[in-house]
Amino acid sequence: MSAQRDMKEKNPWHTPVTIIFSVIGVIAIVALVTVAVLQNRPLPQKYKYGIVLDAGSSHTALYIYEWPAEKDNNTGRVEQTLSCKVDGPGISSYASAPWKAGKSLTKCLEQARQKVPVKRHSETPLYLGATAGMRLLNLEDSSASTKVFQAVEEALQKFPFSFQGARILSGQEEGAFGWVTVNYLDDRLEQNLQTRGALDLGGASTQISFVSDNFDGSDSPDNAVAFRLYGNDYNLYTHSFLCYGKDQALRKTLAQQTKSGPGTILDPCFHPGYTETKNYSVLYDSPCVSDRKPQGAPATFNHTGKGNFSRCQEVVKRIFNFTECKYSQCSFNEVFQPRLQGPFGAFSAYYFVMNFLNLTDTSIPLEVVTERLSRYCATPWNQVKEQHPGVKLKYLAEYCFSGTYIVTLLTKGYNFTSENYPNIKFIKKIKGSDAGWTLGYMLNLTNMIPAEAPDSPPLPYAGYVSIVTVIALLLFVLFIFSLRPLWPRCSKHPQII
Ligand SMILES: O=P(O)(O)OP(=O)(O)OP(=O)(O)OC[C@H]1O[C@@H](n2cnc3c(O)ncnc32)[C@H](O)[C@@H]1O
Ligand SMILES: [Ca+2]
Repeated sequence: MSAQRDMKEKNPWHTPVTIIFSVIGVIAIVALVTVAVLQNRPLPQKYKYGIVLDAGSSHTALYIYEWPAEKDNNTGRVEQTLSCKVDGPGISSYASAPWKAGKSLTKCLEQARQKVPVKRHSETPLYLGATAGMRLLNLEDSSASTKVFQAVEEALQKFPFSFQGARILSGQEEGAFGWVTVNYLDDRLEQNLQTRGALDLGGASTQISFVSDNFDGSDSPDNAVAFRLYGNDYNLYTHSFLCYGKDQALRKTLAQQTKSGPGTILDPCFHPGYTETKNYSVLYDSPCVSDRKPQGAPATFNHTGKGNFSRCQEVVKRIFNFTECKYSQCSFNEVFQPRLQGPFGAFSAYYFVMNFLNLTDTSIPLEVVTERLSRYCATPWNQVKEQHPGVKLKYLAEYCFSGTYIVTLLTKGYNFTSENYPNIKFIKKIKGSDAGWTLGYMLNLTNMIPAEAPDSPPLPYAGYVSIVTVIALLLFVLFIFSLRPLWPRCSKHPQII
C-alpha cells in the first residue's frame, strides 16, 4: 500500500504544478484555435446583383447575376441567379407600336424586383443590350428604332434599379462578350488555360470568335478585339454575320427559291407533306432580302416541302459567297478568317436545334450527322408532328432547314472538317449560367474582370488553420518541457520496497 502511494507521489504528471500548467496550456490551445476558426470562418454571405436584358431579334430575356458583396473585383464568382423570358417577340417587332415594347418587359422586371433584396435595388445596375433585330430596324428605319428605345427606357426607369441605358451592341461586342462569358464560366481566363472559341447562332445574326496563334489583327483590324484579363493578353478574332441568324438565313434561302416569284415552291428543306400558303410581302419584309423581291409576283405562294437534305444543302450553300476573298483565307462573303484553333462552344440556336435532333454529341462523325439529317428531312410532316406533339409547330417545321443550315455554316462557311468537328461542344449553360453575351457584357461594364491577376492569400483557409494548430501544439510541448526543472524527480525504474 505504502509502495503504491510512493509511486503516485513520484509520478511527475501528477504534481499540482504540472497539472495546472497542462490545463492552462490546453485552454490556451483551444482558445487559439477557436479564435482562428471564428475569425476566419466565412460570414453569412451578402450578395450584390446586376441585371442584363438581352433584347434579341426573336425575343428578350432578362438575366440576374449575383456575386459575393466583398468580392466585387475578384475572380470567377459571378453566377446567374435568375433568367426570365419575356413574353412575345423581340423589341424590334414593336416598331409600329413602340409602347408595347416597353410594356412587354414589365413582367420580368417585376420578377427581378422580387428577387433582388430591397436594400440592394438602388445600387443594382440594369442594362439593356439589343442585337441584330434592332440593328436591322435601325438600318431600315432609324427613327422607328429610336422610338422603340425611348419606350423601353421609359419602362425601365420606372423600376427601382440603377438603369444604365439601352443600346445596340455592335457585332464585334456581341461576339467578344459571348467569348468572355464562355471562358469566364469555364475558369479559363483566371487560370490562363487554352481558351474556347464561341459560336453563337441567333435569329438574325451569327457570331464566331476565337483566339488563333496566326492572328494579331493586322490582316483585318475590324475583326480584332484585344483584351488584357487577369494579367494575360488576348488577340481575339471575332466576326458577326448580319442576316445569317437562323430566321434571316431561312428568309434568304426561301428568297433564293422565289427569285422568279412562282406560285408554288417545292422546298427540299421542309418535310414532304408540309404545305402552307405564305405572303410574298411578309417573306421579303426584311433588309436581308428586301432588295431581291421579285417584281410582279402574286401576293402569296404555296410553300411545299420535299424533304431532301442534299438538295436543301445545295440551296443553303447559295446564300453564301465563296468566290471572292482578298485575304489569305476567308470564311465567306469576303470575310477574313484565320485558321480554326482550339475547342469551341456552340450555343443559342446551335444548341436548340442540335439538341432537338439528338446531335449534340460531336463524337458522332459528320457523315453520320448528315445521314441522320437526311433521314429526318425525308420523314413525312404528319409523322413528325405525331412524334413531337409538344413542340411549337413553327420550330418543328424548321428543324430540317435549321439542322442543314448549321452543318453547312460550320463546314462550308467556317471550314470545320471531320477532324476538328469533335472540337465543338454544343452547350446551353455552363455551371448554371446561360452561354451568351450578357454575362461578359456586365463583367466588362462593372469592371469585374481585372486586367491584372489579383493578389491571393499565400495559404488557403484550411491550410492556415492547420498550421496555426500544429505550431500551437509544438509551442505547448516545448513549454511543458521547459518546465522540466520543476518536475519532481523520479527514478527511471522505481522499485517497490
Ligand atoms: O441574337 P439575335 O440574332 O438578335 O437573335 P436572338 O437572340 O433573339 O436569338 P436566340 O438565340 O434567342 O434564338 C435563336 C433562334 O432560335 C429560335 N429558337 C429559340 N428556341 C428554340 C427552340 O427550342 N427550338 C428551335 N428554335 C428555337 C429562335 O426563334 C431564333 O430563331
Ligand atoms: Ca442572341
